[in-house]
Amino acid sequence: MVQLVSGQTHHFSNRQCLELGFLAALRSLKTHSVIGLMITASHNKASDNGIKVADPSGGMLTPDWEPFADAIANAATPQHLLQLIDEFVKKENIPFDGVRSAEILLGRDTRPSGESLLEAAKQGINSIVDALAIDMGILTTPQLHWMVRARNKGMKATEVDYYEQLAGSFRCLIDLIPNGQKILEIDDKLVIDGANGVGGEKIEVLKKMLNGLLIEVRNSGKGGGILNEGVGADYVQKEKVVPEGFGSKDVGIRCASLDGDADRLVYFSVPSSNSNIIDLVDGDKILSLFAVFIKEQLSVLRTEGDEKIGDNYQTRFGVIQTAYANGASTDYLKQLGLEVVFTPTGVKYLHEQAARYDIGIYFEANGHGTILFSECFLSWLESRYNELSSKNKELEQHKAALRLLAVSKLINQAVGDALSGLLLVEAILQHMGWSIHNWAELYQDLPSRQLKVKVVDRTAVVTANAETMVVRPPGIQDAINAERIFTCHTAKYPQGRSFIRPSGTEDVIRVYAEASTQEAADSLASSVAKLVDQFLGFGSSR
Ligand SMILES: CC(=O)N[C@H]1[C@@H](OP(=O)(O)O)O[C@H](CO)[C@@H](O)[C@@H]1O
Ligand SMILES: [Mg+2]
Repeated sequence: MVQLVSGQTHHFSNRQCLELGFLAALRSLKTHSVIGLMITASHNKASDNGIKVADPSGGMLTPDWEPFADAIANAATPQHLLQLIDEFVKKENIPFDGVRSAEILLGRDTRPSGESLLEAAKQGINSIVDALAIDMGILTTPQLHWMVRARNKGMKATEVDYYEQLAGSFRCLIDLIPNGQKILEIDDKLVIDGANGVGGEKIEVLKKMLNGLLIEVRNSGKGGGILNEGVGADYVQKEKVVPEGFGSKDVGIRCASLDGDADRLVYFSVPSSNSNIIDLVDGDKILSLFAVFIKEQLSVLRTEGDEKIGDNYQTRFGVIQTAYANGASTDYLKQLGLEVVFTPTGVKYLHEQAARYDIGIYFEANGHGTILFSECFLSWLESRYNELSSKNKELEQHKAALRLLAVSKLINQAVGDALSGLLLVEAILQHMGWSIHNWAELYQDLPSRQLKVKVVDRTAVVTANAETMVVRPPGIQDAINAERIFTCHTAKYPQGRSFIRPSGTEDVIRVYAEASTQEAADSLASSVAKLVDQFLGFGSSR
């Protein structure tokens, strides 16, 4: 099956790209908007490839069109393909009136296969209607999504516009720092692992437009390193060890890793020169940092200054996580008084949920996430800001409103974006006067372990409650509970939590466990993995 939306297909053919070119052109005609096609396989091997479709909002392709995408990408013959397209055009009432033409922005990451796949997609676009395929060249995935959104909003939408918006709003946040607070570390340098992908070279461009940030990029892809091999956000988050190019020289320094198409971001520090183990600052902690900062600005905005200004807007503020979020992060966010909602794994679910709030922050533990602001809240904020500007620009409320407006421009409103996320992290650390260690100490992660189990048929596992429990096959959830909770009436794994789910991107069942010690988390994970094997493995009889 082809999974377009999450871009996880690992071996995409030119023919499939051509077909997705058709799809993008049809989607553009149907929505009367610009659509994006991004050739990338994200954090996967350099030899893999895939394609992501950006809808008019800059978000991912609407789920309604996924079955059509799957069907055409798997069409057996050209006749079958034409028949599928013909039926779909009729069903969706797609206009071929000659009045409007389709417009598709194309981008690709640095993979060797990207150029020919992009050409194939172009052919697909050009052959279906009088359509315009615009090749934007090598981009990060979030840059392409940002451009699609900006184009459809009638805003400036070139790559330079993207950098200018990020650099401008970053500068605004830095200029608003109270009493010029600075990070308390001896060395202010940030070292970035570019995963030997597109992110490194783009950061080099962005870096030139920034003041007050000392950045060194490693694994930029120029030094002959292989994309995502022993480097990048996925490797660092899963293995919790230093990536290639990092080591004892970096002890105590603030480091960050991007993934191969720069839509994931994690931070880390190297605690000791004697070991390659890192202190990981993952997506949950990025979410927590953003939440603390935004909560602070919202509460300043609500306090009354000398003068009572503006109406009282009830801001709906929520944070969205998945079952993979560390339990300690969820406890911390709840203690802050925030509304925490869980969705199944996959950013499309998190994004959809976050869009229900005035300010919705979502992050997967792996570092993919962003902050969404509702149009309604932003227009209230603009008018509040204008009102405060006309009274007294020195009021703290005025600054808080300006900070929130700057965040909404800095952070990518289309999809998770490592570059914009990184600038927001840096601005907030400077605002707080925090080092990476202060940030890491917001809460202590519970030790965790992830395992994969090969089974006969992973679709046999059906989950509920945002994947926290298994409803099929019968009996397995009871077995997991029995393992997790009690042995002879004593808690076997203090703070133990474990769940299983079928991966959407690999042919495995994933097992997650956390507990108060690493030994307990490891032991719980391996016991649950054994249960998975008993119930669903190749020797299973159930
Ligand atoms: C445990 C984990 O990291 N799962 C990842 C992975 O999905 P799986 O369905 O678990 O294979 O890839 C997805 C797409 O990148 C990402 O959204 C998700 O968080
Ligand atoms: Mg990615």
